[in-house]
Parts: sequence; C-alpha cells; structure tokens
Amino acid sequence: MSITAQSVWDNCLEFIKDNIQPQAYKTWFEPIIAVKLTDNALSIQVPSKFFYEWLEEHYVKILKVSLTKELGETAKLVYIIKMENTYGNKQPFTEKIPSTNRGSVKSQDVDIPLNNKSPELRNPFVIPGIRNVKIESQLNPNYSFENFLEGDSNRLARSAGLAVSAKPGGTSFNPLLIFGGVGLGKTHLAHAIGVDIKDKYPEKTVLYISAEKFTQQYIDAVKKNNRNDFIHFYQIIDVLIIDDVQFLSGKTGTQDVFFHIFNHLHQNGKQVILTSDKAPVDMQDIEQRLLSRFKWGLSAELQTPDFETRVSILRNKLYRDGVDMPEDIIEYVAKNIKTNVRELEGAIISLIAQSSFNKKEITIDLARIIVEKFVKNTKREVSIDYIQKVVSDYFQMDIDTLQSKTRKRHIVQARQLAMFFAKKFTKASLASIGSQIGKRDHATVLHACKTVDNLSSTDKQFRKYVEDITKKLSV
Ligand SMILES: Nc1ncnc2c1ncn2[C@@H]1O[C@H](COP(=O)(O)OP(=O)(O)OP(=O)(O)O)[C@@H](O)[C@H]1O
Repeated sequence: MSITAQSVWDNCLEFIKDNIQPQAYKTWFEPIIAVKLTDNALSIQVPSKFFYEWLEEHYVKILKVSLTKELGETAKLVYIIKMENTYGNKQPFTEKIPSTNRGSVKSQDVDIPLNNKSPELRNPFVIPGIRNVKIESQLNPNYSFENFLEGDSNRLARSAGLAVSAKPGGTSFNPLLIFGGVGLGKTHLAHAIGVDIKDKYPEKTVLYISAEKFTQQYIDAVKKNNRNDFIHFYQIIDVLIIDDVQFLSGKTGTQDVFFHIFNHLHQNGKQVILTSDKAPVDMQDIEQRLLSRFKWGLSAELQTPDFETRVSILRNKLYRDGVDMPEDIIEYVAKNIKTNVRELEGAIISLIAQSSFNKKEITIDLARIIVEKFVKNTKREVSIDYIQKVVSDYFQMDIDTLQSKTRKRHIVQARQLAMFFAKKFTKASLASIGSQIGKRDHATVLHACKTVDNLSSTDKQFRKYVEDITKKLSV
C-alpha cells in the first residue's frame, strides 16, 4: 500500500491518542487535516495561528516522536494555517510555518506562500507584494515601564499593563483600554506594554499604530482595491496596539473593518490594547457593537497625577538627562503645573534651556517667569459642550434653541459659529461635531465652517462675533 499524507497522519494520530488525555486529543488533534506529503515533509492544516502556537508549545515532542516513527529521522512537519474567512474572500488565506522553527516568527517575519490559491499579503508598512512580510513593531523603546513612574493616578492602568505584558492574550484584560486626558501618558504606557512583550516574547508579532494612521491605511487600501490584504495583514498580528481610538468617531467604514479585525484577534486569543481620550461611555459616534467590544476587557483610567507623583516624574526626567536641579525649584514647577505631564516636562526643559542659553543660574524667579509663560501659552482643551454654552450665552439663547431645526437666520448663524469653533478648538471629526451640535451631518459642518470664513471676511458685524467668542474661549 502506498504511503499518503492521510495514512501517515492516521498512524501518528493513533500513537498520539494513546499518549494524551482524550479531551486534549479531541480539542487539538481532531480538527487537523493532513494535506500533503512531499520530500518526507508532512503538511497539516490547522484552523488558526493560535492553534499552531499551542501545538508547538505543548505537543511538539509527541508530534516529533510519532512522525519520526513513520517517516524516519529526516521527517519534517509543516503547518498550514487556514485563517478564518471573515471577509467573503473566495479563497481561504493560508500561511505556512515549519514546525519548531519559530525563529522565522521571532524576527517578526511571516512566510507567506505565493501560490495561485492564496492572495498575496500586502503589508501596509512595507512595499507591497514582497514574499517575506516583515512587520516592524513601530514601538518606541524609550517608552518603558521603568520610566513610567507609578502613582495613585495610574496604578490600576500600570498594573493591568504589566499583567497583560506578562501574559498577552491570556488575561481577562482583553482588550485593555487605557483612557485619560491629554498628556497623561496613554501613549507612553501603550508603548511600554508592547516593548515589554517584545522583551519577554520576541517571537510575538507586536504592532503599534495610531487610529489616524490605521484609518489612512484603510482608505488607501480601499482606493487600491486591497481591502482584503489590509484585513489579512492585521489578522496575523499577535498584539495589536491602537492609539487614540476616539479618532474612529464618525468613520463608519474604518469602524466596520476594525470590528472584524478585533473579533478575529480576540477569538484567536490575541491581545488588543487601545487608548482613548475618553471612557467608552463618553465616546461619540462609535458604533454600539464596537463600544460593547471595548468594554469586554478592562477600561483603566489615567488620572492627573498628584503632587508627589509629579515630583517623582520630574526627578526621574532630570536624573535621566543628567541635570541637577535644586529641590525647591522642582517642587515649585510640580506645584504649579498640575494637569498635564507633557506640560510638566516641557516647563522643566524650557527652564534648563533658558538657564544654559543665558548662562543664568536656575532660581525660583526664573522658574516663576517660565512657568507663568508656560501656563499662559498652553491652550486649554475646550469641549464641544463648552463651546455650545459660550456661543449660546453670547447670543442669549439656550442650547436647545441653538441645536434646533429652525432656519431663523440668527439661530442658524449661532449654530454655524459653534460648529466653526468646535472644528477650530477640538480634535473632533466633522461627523462627530455635527452629531453633537443638533444631529447634523458632516457636510453641514463643512458648509458652516466655510460660511463663517466667508462672512468674517465680508461682514464687519459678523467678524466681531468671531473675535468676541474667540476671546471668551481663550480665557
Ligand atoms: N507616569 C509617568 N511617568 C513618566 N513620564 C510620564 C508619565 N506619564 C506621562 N509621562 C510623559 O508625559 C509625556 C506625555 O505622555 P503621552 O504622550 O503618553 O500622553 P498621552 O496621554 O498619550 O497624550 P495625548 O492625549 O496628547 O495623546 C510623555 O513624554 C511621557 O513620557
């Protein structure tokens, strides 16, 4: 009788069945399909990359023994990973990985077979069409746990981050959503988790990307008819970190594609880490099904650090930069800049720069001047709600009137001004602004912004409105 892939695999299974628990056999071996036998290499098809990893981690020895028994010392095992076909792709997407050769995965290289059946996998980060897909993690090694100082304000998020990096995909913190105000360390912490995972598990494919870049890549992929490649690229990531997910607000196409990628990763035990400037309950224009996914794991808030933590952050920064600074100056800066760690660091850097350029000693007086300038120059984040309040107060109407459907000219103008300032002073998308100011669409907001621009250059009275409200919002 001739030897076939099926006959070899059947014999292996018989041996394996006798040597492992029945439940484990059912879970991990029954779903496998023997595909082909060439040059003493048996190719087996497994349902996911997670499955492959599990086999390699727990059953590689027994697989080796059974296969050697059948095919001799030169026996080889090749996995074919059949990815779940979430996108109506006619052909299944496959990925081949040789057994116990995880070196190729270690360097974040994934070998994709180029045959007629499987589509070429295009990596949005690298020139398309190359055979060996190298995925740069895009992580910043300077953002580590070590230099992310702990305090009451960030203890939960930081500890959850450490738990995730010790066991990516293996904790209930999946996804881990880190949220908090501007400059409080969301990006830093997200990178630190990724960096630590790469240290502990070099074979894992980690990718950091901002939601903005993700959206751009998706738009490009749709333009170039590469939507499936885009999805497949993200589905082979082990740890996906997406920064500033609030950016997806109002972008339904990108949300939809992210929803499918998220489900695939989550189902396969991969880790997802997200950051956002607001808690899921406060996110506007994000589809309900996506919001509910965000809440599956843990949402951990980064709050404004207390005085002690601010002092430690400054001390640590100075220590790393090799700069000595009197304790009273550090405390002065920490006392006066409270709400944003980026500003805190910025002020101390200006102080060092000023003193070295002007050869001045660092004194409390110099610190006072710099902190004052610094605090004055930093723009305060205003919310869309606040803008609507300021505009409606200015025109002495209530917010409901401002948002109403009326076409009365002065109300329309007030609404257009609110939209114009929301665009100018917040990072919200046109769609999100529209939905918050009277449930209008993005085209209406765009039109409002153009109208305000036009009117302020042609109508003196209108220009005064713009100037007055700008002043009120800048105080
Ligand atoms: N606990 C901390 N320890 C040390 N440095 C910190 C800490 N928190 C924040 N920082 C530093 O503050 C700066 C701003 O942090 P980061 O860019 O991560 O903020 P963010 O919350 O992502 O801001 P944004 O909302 O603007 O995206 C960085 O230089 C970061 O290293």
